[in-house]
Amino acid sequence: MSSEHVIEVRGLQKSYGLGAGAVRAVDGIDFTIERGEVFALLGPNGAGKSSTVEILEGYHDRSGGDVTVLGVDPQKLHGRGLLDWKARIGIVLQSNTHDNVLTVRQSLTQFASFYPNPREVDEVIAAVGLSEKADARVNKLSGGQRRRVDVALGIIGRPELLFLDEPTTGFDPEARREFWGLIRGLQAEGTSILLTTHYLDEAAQLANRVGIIAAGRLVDLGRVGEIGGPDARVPLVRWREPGAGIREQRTHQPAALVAELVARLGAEPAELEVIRPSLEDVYLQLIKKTPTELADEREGVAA
Ligand SMILES: Nc1ncnc2c1ncn2[C@@H]1O[C@H](COP(=O)(O)OP(=O)(O)OP(=O)(O)O)[C@@H](O)[C@H]1O
Repeated sequence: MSSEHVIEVRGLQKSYGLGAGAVRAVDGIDFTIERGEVFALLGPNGAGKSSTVEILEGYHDRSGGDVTVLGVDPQKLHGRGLLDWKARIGIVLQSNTHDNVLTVRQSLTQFASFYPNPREVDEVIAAVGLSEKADARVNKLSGGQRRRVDVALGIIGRPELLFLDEPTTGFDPEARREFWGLIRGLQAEGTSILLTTHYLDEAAQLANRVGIIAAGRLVDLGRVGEIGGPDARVPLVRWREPGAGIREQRTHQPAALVAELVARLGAEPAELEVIRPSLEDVYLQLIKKTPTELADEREGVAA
């Protein structure tokens, strides 16, 4: 087992229920996460992301395969060993209930007391952009502000390994960008991060590598710029052809095609675009979904 891997997953399986009605949520997936890496686990609703992550967090037992997290199998931990291991990880769950009557500062101070080497409470409050709300009760905050409290609680213990399950759901665009800055700062300090998100731009911004799962199986795994293989990334040139409407052509040499168009048309091609497929485009090809279906999925998650 390599000490450079904070997470190792081999042949992981998770089924819910028994017999004919059993749901095979995770069906034999393999991946590793290196120390200091941000790894994004992507996939449509019901793909098995949360089931996988919750096994790694020690919340569920698996049905098959091998798992180590910070060098140990979470399923085999108990007592002092379990507490020591938990103190080294930070968790931001998909939905935390916030009938919390404490203030933001009180919640974080209480949480900080559970860890041997916590971060400074006011620094964390500032890092998640809640300084003005530090003395407000958590149950009086907006949805997006409460999500920031979740993130603050996840990082207060100075975790070596941070699990972020759809962390920016409900964030406004500016807050999402601030959050990305926070995550980059944590990575620069050496924190390893497992992120799940339905925002493909977020994964592209933050992750070193991504794993895409669908129906409990790994569809692809690799660096953000390489996922889907070279054929998935062929640029598309689009322009308006006089008398023929919108035309488009995929080519590895977009500059040459544009030069040819300019020469042929004798002018700047109207509405010219050179589009490089984004991680979202590649993801959609891999899991064969339309952008509308993906947008519906995001709304469902945000609801
Ligand atoms: N406690 C449970 N009991 C029965 N089935 C479950 C349970 N939890 C999850 N499942 C099923 O397992 C499959 C995978 O669910 P999971 O929550 O892991 O997906 P996900 O990729 O995290 O989805 P989402 O993007 O919607 O959060 C789904 O078919 C789901 O219905």
